[in-house]
Amino acid sequence: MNIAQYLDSTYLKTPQQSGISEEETVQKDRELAQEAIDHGIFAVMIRPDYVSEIKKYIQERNSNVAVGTVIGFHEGTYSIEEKLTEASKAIEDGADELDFVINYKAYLQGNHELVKEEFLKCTELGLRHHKIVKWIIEIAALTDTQIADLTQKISGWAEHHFDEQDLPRIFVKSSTGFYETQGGKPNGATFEGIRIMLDHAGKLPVKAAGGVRTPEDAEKMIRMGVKRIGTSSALALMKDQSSAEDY
Ligand SMILES: O=C[C@H](O)COP(=O)(O)O
Repeated sequence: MNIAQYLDSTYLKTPQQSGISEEETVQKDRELAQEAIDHGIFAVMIRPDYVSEIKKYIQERNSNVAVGTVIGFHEGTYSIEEKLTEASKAIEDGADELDFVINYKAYLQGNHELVKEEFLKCTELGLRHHKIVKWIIEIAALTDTQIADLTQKISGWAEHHFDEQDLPRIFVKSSTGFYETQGGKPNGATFEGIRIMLDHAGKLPVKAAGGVRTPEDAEKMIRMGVKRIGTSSALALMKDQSSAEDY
């Protein structure tokens, strides 16, 4: 199985979170991009501040590795206007894919109208610019029932408001990888959570992100039906994948 083609190779820590400088962060992103070019990885997923630099790096090497970035990261509580502004800047800078953190706190408070409005406005912006749009629902913050409900709501809004041909460009994504859980509970993509998302996403593709650590787990996720995997350990997921062409 060619796992590389499913991967968003991710580096999303701020310089403050990693304890390194801006320039060192850009350098890490360049290395991530080079690794993606060298190994046929589908996309790199980086913070918005570095999109223009990394897009340029990839273009100069005549590669078609996609550049994705995160919007409203990582708590999702930015206002709709802030998300639209951040996304517009990322589009101007050359981002191919926009991974929005949905306002899951508003969802949990029952403010579903706000969540619907941000979904519709931000998705419309992305589709209008021919981008891939993904919605992170942060499954570690939700019960199984809420994962099912929010996934189904997103799928319903998408099917009702956007063209059928655009639906494959609107993903539902599990996790930021940054949510703080208690008692060792996983904060990323679990098989159970992904199963629920797949069962409720309708025509929308699902991206598993966070905590996918082995080639076996990645392969299992793909066989379950996920269309993309977000990982900060891309090379580890491709271990023993040297015969990738045989997929
Ligand atoms: O895709 C998003 C995540 O930040 C990746 O999480 P990870 O570090 O657990 O692989």
